[in-house]
Amino acid sequence: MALPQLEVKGNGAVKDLHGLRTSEAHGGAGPVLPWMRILLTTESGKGVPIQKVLGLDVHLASELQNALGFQELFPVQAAVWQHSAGGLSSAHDLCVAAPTGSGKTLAYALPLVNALTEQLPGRAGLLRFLVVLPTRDLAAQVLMIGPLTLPLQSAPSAT
Ligand SMILES: Nc1ncnc2c1ncn2[C@@H]1O[C@H](COP(=O)(O)OP(=O)(O)OP(=O)(O)O)[C@@H](O)[C@H]1O
Repeated sequence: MALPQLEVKGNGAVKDLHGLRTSEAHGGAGPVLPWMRILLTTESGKGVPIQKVLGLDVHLASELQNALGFQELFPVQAAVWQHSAGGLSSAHDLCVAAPTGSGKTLAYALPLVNALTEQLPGRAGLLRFLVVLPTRDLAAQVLMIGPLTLPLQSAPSAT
């Protein structure tokens, strides 16, 4: 199964091609800030099996399956993965809206950790990122990605 294909059109419009329903960034209430210029709104669709996720670090794939027990990326996770090229693209920022419990935490955290894995191979102790959240509950959710960072933290230093 391939990653869900999304087509980005014009100024903030994102069109669904494979089961991810989307909307126009300028169609709702409120202003669209510059960093929100691409809006993904996912409501349904099929997941992508972990082993089919292109560009996913093998250690992260293993931790997702063995430590977290996840067998696939949820649709919103697959969409963000594709739009961020697994965290390696700096082409644009993303503004993602998806239902409660749809997996937004991993959607942004997995590309982030994957990118750091690529950028800092074997350099233990240098894994650093900052996640800013508005509530304590949301902050607690981010702790779920802890196992994903363990291989990086314990990796031997390149000297
Ligand atoms: N790929 C996955 N496979 C299986 N379970 C997953 C996957 N991704 C996330 N989950 C689980 O789904 C639940 C919801 O995930 P998460 O809290 O990230 O959703 P959310 O969209 O951020 O929710 P909220 O809107 O409440 O912040 C969590 O229990 C999480 O462990």
